[in-house]
Amino acid sequence: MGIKQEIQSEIIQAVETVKQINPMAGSITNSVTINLVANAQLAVGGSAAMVYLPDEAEFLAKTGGATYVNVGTLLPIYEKTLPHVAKVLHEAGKPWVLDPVAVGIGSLRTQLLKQFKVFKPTIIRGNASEIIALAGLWELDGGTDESNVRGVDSTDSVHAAKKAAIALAKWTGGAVAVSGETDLITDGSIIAISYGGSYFMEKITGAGCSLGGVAAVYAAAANPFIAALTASAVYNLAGKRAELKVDGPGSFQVQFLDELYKATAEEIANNPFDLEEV
Ligand SMILES: Nc1ncnc2c1ncn2[C@@H]1O[C@H](COP(=O)(O)OP(=O)(O)OP(=O)(O)O)[C@@H](O)[C@H]1O
Ligand SMILES: Cc1ncsc1CCO
Ligand SMILES: [Mg+2]
Repeated sequence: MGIKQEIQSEIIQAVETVKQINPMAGSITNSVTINLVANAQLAVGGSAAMVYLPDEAEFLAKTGGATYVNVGTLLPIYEKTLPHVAKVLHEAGKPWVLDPVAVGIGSLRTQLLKQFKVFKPTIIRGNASEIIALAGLWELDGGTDESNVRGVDSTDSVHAAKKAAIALAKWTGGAVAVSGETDLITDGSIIAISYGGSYFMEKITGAGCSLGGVAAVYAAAANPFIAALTASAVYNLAGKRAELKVDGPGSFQVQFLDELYKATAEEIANNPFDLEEV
């Protein structure tokens, strides 16, 4: 079997395992997109639970299959919850996904994202500007201090974040997923470029956040690279299919959840992707 076929069979296994075991992937996430994150996790076969408090996050981290951490809308309690849960996850060897939303804005966000470096998130998922800025904050290759982050949306191309993504993956020993018109997923030694999706994904909020939540669901059942690639593949497939059936962002979000739910393991594995050695 070639490397591509091997990866496709691991994607099939990840999708089927999730549907069988219904893994809990708890989230500490932002208040804008929290509902879409939970619904997307359920649509692919996972379980969702959203919490804010340190002891509740610790409980989910220890008992769940994986955890999703998103710094989108910080509140004072996150100063306690987030470093605590990251440490618990790291020490327990449990998979977790970090979404460094709007890295560079505000002192608490910067301080928290700096602290995560030593806790090595299993998957880092962000848009290109966020991945470049996080590599900068962690003083890794491909990062920059003069970040182009202006808010939650990307101003950089996915290709421009390649070096930063590789450096972050090498540092964590996990995977990094950069989202955009095409998605780049790497474990630091191999790169996958996943195709599909829809321009409507930029017209709803939370396509990226929910992609991170779904990556956490798959991380409960597969290695970080396969989990991140499977999540991108199902998003690209469902986005492409939903776009054909709708005429605006509101109906797109609804149809997108239906397509996430309907996609089969084989269809997800067959969604187009290319591979490159680093
Ligand atoms: N122009 C596009 N064409 C096709 N797919 C897209 C496009 N833009 C984004 N996507 C897809 O949308 C999903 C989310 O990526 P995006 O880069 O928009 O995340 P994000 O900026 O972090 O989103 P958010 O912060 O709103 O959650 C990914 O699956 C990505 O492939
Ligand atoms: C719009 C927005 N603002 C803070 S978090 C968030 C969701 C997309 O990242
Ligand atoms: Mg985002």
